[in-house]
Amino acid sequence: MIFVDGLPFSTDSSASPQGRDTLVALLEHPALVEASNSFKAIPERRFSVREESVLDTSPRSKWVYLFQREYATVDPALVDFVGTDEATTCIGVAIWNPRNGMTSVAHMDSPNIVDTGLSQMLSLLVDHNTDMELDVHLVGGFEDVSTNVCSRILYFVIDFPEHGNYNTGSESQENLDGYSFPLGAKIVETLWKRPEKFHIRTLCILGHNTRRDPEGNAYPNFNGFMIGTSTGSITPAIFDKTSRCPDEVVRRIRVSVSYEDSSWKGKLLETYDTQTDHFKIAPCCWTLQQLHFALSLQHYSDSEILLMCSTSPSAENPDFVENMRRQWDYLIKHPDWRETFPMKQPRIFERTAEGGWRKPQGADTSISRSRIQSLSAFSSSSTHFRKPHSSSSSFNPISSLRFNFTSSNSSSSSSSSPFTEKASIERYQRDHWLYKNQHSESDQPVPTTCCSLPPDFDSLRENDIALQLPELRNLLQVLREKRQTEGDRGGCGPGNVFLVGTGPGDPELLTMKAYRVIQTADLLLYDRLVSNDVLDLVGSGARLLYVGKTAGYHSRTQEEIHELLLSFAEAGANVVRLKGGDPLVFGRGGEEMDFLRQQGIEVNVIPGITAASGIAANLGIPLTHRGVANSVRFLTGHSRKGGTDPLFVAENAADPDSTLVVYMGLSTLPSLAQKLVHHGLSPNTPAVAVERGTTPQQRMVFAELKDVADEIVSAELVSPTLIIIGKVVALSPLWPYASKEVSCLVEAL
Ligand SMILES: O=C(O)CCc1c2[nH]c(c1CC(=O)O)Cc1[nH]c(c(CC(=O)O)c1CCC(=O)O)Cc1[nH]c(c(CC(=O)O)c1CCC(=O)O)Cc1[nH]c(c(CCC(=O)O)c1CC(=O)O)C2
Ligand SMILES: C[S@@+](CC[C@H](N)C(=O)[O-])C[C@H]1O[C@@H](n2cnc3c(N)ncnc32)[C@H](O)[C@@H]1O
Repeated sequence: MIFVDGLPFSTDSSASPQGRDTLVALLEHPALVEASNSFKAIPERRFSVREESVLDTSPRSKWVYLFQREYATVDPALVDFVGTDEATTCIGVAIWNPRNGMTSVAHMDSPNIVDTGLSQMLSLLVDHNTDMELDVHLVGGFEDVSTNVCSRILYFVIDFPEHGNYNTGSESQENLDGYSFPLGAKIVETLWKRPEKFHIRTLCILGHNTRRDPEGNAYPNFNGFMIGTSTGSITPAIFDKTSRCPDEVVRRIRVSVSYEDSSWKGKLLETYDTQTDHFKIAPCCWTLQQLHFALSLQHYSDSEILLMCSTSPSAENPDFVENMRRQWDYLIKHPDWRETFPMKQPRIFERTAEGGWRKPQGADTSISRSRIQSLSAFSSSSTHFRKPHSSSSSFNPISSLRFNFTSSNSSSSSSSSPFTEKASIERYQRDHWLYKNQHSESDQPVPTTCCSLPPDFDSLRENDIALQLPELRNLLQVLREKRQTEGDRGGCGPGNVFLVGTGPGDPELLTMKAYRVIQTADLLLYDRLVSNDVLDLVGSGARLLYVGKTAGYHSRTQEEIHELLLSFAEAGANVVRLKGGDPLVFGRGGEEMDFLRQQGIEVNVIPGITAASGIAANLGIPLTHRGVANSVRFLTGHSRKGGTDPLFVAENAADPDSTLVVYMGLSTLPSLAQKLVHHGLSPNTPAVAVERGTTPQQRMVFAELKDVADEIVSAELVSPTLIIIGKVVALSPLWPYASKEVSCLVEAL
């Protein structure tokens, strides 16, 4: 329900008017015209933490600043005012509860987020009392129709050839209206339909917030405001870098990437915790596509960036381009979002007495120095061992000990990965051929931020594939044409496929055969667990295509990998399929071999050192040892969908004279360990979990079987991790405690 000037508002058009009619009528309402004029007469306040500290002798005010798409509901006991700016085509919405001063502000940038966004704002404001009267202010969203040239760029929709043509979509109704009008209409329509009583106090949008130069170009009068929580009054405002509350660059990036993250669909971004007055920036993920944009857009001039990335280039703040560049720099330096949001946790900041923000004490999730031992003297590819100093020579129940081969004491999830992870700078640079022609049809990159409405991809996987498809088609075409010409001259058969194991990471563990094939290939399809160091050996003319998998995210399905291998082999290419470890150990190598042979393609398999062998050698663990372990068993922690539960094998595997090596076992280890103990394996059986084995980033945790799952969690080991369970583990010179039982066995031999 909408109220203006103390009275319920209605339009003449119908009992239930459309948002557009309501908005037009509201804009003409004399009380709101007057309110807009009064708002415009207030001098704009510039916010800066520096200014505050120098000029203000009164107690320091506390505020919350919001970026595009963010919202916050604040308690007047904790916060004096809330504000936003940079709302050119966006609209800043403030709702104030006069009974208790609770205030919510959002920076809305699309009609799609209005419905849920208003519910988010009201959830902490109205206390289930829908009869409540609330003050509403809308500021921003100038008459932007004159910016249609830029709108055309923004509405550029990538439609890959199989779905139709590249389409600029510029003639849509939204474009004719600009951005602000449909957004404003949606906001008033939603307010109208909701049961609460909304008193519109300020409506400084569209014509009321627009001035024109003699040529008729439109500019906003204001793009920011702040609302005081004690009075509910608003003031035009502009905020500088020092005053935008914590984590500016990450929050700006989050806005851009949220468009492609389905978890944010229809919602405002969670930013602030009302109860604790902490900034609590909910996590987001960025993809190779964002990195790609950053790397390509950074080379454009400032004026090109302004044109391409803004919906209203003539209306932006002077630091618009600088802000874009700061985001791109950050993405290029931190291509993996997990460094910014370890364990996908929010970033939390608390206020300091000086008006700044800091991470709460004790919030650092990295492991404390005392609990991780750094063994920098120990080279990852070496087989030279040093016995760690033992605190006691007598037999002790084993607790646990972790080793970190890197010099840093932080968890490896925040250090760069040695593998070809889904979105790494190494991967991007390597696969650049795939992405460089992405915009060849228009030569215009897709803008990603600031009031923009970028293309809406259904999932990261589709996103990745969409980026790859055009170039893959081109390459296939080139190969086919080449083959046709050669065929005309006497003909040649299909190409070969080499199924190559690259070992667990250390490039020195490659076989000579693998090394030779890698250096001479035309096209290489590589998995995630192929290390960057191995890929550095690939010949400069070769094309690389990532087809990796991680738990829950398969960049290509197995069937797609089969089809790719087949298509390129049929086109005459020598295709190399690179896999981590050995291709025939939990590598689906057998399936790929089978499929290709059935299609008449020859497959050469080049074995690799499997993770168990590479890692055991590195740690000095004999996988079998006379009198200690007379067999070794490789287990998977996961079975394929619909397969038998791998943990059923625990009954047979609980053999004290056998060594168990668990692949893909991180998430299911707690259950496996319990089952092994249940079936008779001693809870004190030595075990080790090794993350990123044989690479410079290797870390490991030694513990007894009963403790190893907990130790893995507190060390924050990430995939890939290999787990070795069995008495042989205690034979490692790195085993932290002398175990009499094992020593006796070895001596007796
Ligand atoms: O059917 C499925 O793939 C889903 C079940 C599933 C598996 N692992 C999983 C999951 C959960 C998930 O991916 O979300 C879970 C999974 N998939 C993967 C890993 C490895 C990791 O992230 O460290 C993990 C384990 C994560 C953890 O340690 O908890 C990735 C994976 N699975 C697999 C491969 C090898 C490949 O596909 O070429 C690869 C690596 C590919 C690469 O380097 O990019 C294959 C795989 N997935 C699986 C198995 C066991 C099959 C069996 O014996 O029944 C096997 C081995 C095989 O088929 O020969 C099953
Ligand atoms: C799908 S399997 C692939 C195994 C591979 N074909 C081999 O022979 O080593 C993936 C699992 O291998 C193990 N793994 C592979 N490389 C590893 C490494 N460098 N460090 C630790 N574990 C590794 C992990 O258990 C990971 O979850």
